[in-house]
This record gives sequence, C-alpha cells and structure tokens, in this order.
Amino acid sequence: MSFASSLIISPNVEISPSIFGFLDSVRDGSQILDSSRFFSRNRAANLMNKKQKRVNHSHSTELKYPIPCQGGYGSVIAASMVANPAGEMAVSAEEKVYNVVMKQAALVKRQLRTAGELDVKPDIVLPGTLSLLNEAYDRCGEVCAEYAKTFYLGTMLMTPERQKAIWAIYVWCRRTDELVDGPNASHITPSALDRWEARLEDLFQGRPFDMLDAALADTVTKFPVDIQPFKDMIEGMRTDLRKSRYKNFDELYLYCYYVAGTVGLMSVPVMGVAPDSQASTESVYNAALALGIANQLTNILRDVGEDARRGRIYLPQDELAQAGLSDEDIFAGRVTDKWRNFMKNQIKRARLFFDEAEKGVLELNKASRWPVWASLLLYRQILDEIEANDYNNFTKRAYVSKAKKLLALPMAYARSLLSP
Ligand SMILES: CC(C)=CCC/C(C)=C/CC/C(C)=C/CC/C(C)=C/COP(=O)(O)OP(=O)(O)O
Repeated sequence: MSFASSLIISPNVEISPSIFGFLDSVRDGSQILDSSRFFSRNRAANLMNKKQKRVNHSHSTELKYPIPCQGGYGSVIAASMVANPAGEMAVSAEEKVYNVVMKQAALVKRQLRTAGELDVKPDIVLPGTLSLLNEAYDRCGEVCAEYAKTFYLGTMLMTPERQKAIWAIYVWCRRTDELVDGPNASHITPSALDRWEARLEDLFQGRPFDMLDAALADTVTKFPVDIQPFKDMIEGMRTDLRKSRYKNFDELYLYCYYVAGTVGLMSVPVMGVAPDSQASTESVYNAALALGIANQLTNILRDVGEDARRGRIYLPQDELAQAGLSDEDIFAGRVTDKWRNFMKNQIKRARLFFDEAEKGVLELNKASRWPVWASLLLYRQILDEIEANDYNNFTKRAYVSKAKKLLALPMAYARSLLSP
C-alpha cells in the first residue's frame, strides 16, 4: 500500500490538507529540521523537597524560577499558588507541569513492575499486518531522516525496537506541529485540533487512522508511553492558535512544556533508563522536561525576528518591560544595549535548563545517549551563535555550521560512553 493512499482511509479529513502539505514538504525536502529543539540548579531536588513540604503545608509552597533580573541572574520566588484577579487561588505553570512529570514517572514505574522490568512487550502480530507495520515504521524513519538528520543518525545506535518507536513518536509530533505551523496552518481551527485529539485517543485504543498512526499505535503497545504528553502537545497547538503574547515566564514555561517538554516525557519510556542508574525515575523525567524547555527557549530566542514578522512575541512581557523594552522595539528590530542585556539574561536562563538536562542524559540507557547528547550540544550552540551575531536575532538567523555539527557528533559519542 502506498503511503499517500493509506492516508485517504477515513472521511475525517478536515485536518488532512495540512497532512498532505506535510507529506509534500517531506517529499521535496523543502524544510530540513537539522536537529531536535526551565529550571533552577538542583531544581529536581528542590521540587522534591517542596513537594514534601506541600504535603504538610499545601498553601505555603513556593517554587523557584530562574528569573533574570537587572544586573544579574537572581532567583526570584514565584509562588506556586497564585491569586488571580478574582482572588481565586490558581496553580502556577511550574506546579502544573511538575504534577504531570510526577504522574509520568509513577506510571512508568508501575508498568515496569508489572512487566517484570521489561520495557519492551513481546510482538504479537496478526497475519498480514507485519509488512504494513514495517512499511509504516520505514516511512517514519524516512520522515525523521529528512527533517531531523542528526537526530536520525543518533537513533542508528539504538536497538531496532527503540529506534522505530522514536521515529513513530517523532513523526506524530512533527505532524502535530505541522497543523499550526505548516503550509495549511491558516485552515486549522480549534475543532480540527479536537479531531486530531480524538484520532490520538483512537490510536491509543488500537484504532489508528492511517499508516503513520499505526506505527505509533504499535509503539504504545510495546513501551510504557502515556497519552498525557501527547494531549498536552495538542494543547500547545491550541495555545498557539489563540495567543501571541506571554505575560510572564510562568505563561511561557507552560507553553514550552506543551510544545517541547512533552517530547522529553514521551521519549524517556522508549529510551530507557540505564540498568545501573542510581537516579530516581522522577529526576530523569525532570531532566527530559528540562531539555525540551531548553530547546524551545533557544528556538524562541533564535526566531525573535521571524516570529515578530508573524505578529508573535513569545518573550515574557514583564521581563521586556523591566528591561525598558516594548513590542515596538522588537518590531523595529533595533539591536540596542538594552536589547543585548535583555538577551544575555534570556540566554543565561536557557543555558540553566541545558545544565539541568545534562545530568539526566547520563542516566539514560547507553545506546540512547548519543542522539540526546548530539541534539543537546547542537541546539545549545545556537545560543553561542546568537552571541556571535552580537544579539541580532532580528535579521540574522543563528545557525550552527556544518563543520561544527560534524565536530559535535564525535563529542556527543564520547560523552555517551561516560557512566553516571
Ligand atoms: C535528557 C533526557 C533524560 C532525555 C532526553 C529526552 C528528549 C529526547 C528530549 C528532547 C526534547 C525535544 C527534542 C524537544 C523538541 C523541541 C524543539 C524546539 C524542536 C525543534 O523543532 P523545529 O522547530 O522543527 O526545529 P528547527 O526550527 O530548529 O528546525
């Protein structure tokens, strides 16, 4: 069965224009994703302690964000229970996301126990479906190779089962992103996203809509992957449809979790934790979340000009105001000292998230570390390039040169050999 024909199975195709656009761009290679895309130091530990405190004093809990402040990088306390204008207590983004992370870690632990420490379930295949499934996974591999070359290369070191599962997850994320960022994004409505979510639920229940969904449907039967991060990613797309400004870092953090932190949470159950790791499952999940947030913050800092031209400013409005900057300054694209200082603090924060992520990479299964190191090293270098461009992220796109990319690969490999 050809891939294109397999997509026209169901009449539920209102989201399909984007999928076809997605396919076209895969075919002509017009978009290349060259590699994959928050936390105070010791945050995982901090959060654990806070969680403990929360049990005892549920209303006095405070979580710390690394918020850049004038003249340095201070740690400003952000209450995890904050009052909204109506005086109701609302839960901060940080706490909301923390709860998801804890739930994911608990789920994977429970499932591993019942599976007797086996994270791959045996393959039970009905006659005739194996070749289709193989074809579906091959197609996912092709998409991953086309869009995320470096990451794809890294997956080559994984076991075939893990490799295929990562491809299937990658492709679902890519398609989800394409709904709001692809060529047919202007046709996408919240109800199209609702249908995409219904389709996600179907595939988790073993009823995939097309071949690529079938690959993910198979993956979720083999690895302890939970639906929550997938649903949250769709929520991120809804956020993108209705929102083009972020009041503060709390709001931005939630957005980054939705669109990128979720990828980390989806990946850990497949990548697996090293059998000799002493780290808690929670801390590995926190590191994976941190990598997604770091990547997304980097992506936002790199794309300030491009996003502004689409009328979007992802940078926290309160921090811009504190730095004496406004939306108009961004639209005008002037690289001033105020802008450079603001950017320095934003870059510092992104690097803190990368630091947090680094601790977790060591805890992953050896064979899964290389692609993660490669994407971490490459994406973090984008921050160096923004600096090298003298913070002109309005008209200059920060990118990592081919030579630097090539150099990063053996470095990533060498790091992947290090034990915790
Ligand atoms: C660290 C541990 C314990 C595990 C690793 C867990 C993983 C794999 C985390 C990775 C998270 C990730 C890759 C998020 C993607 C975020 C992102 C900004 C991707 C970039 O996508 P595009 O926007 O297509 O990229 P470009 O614009 O750079 O092409």
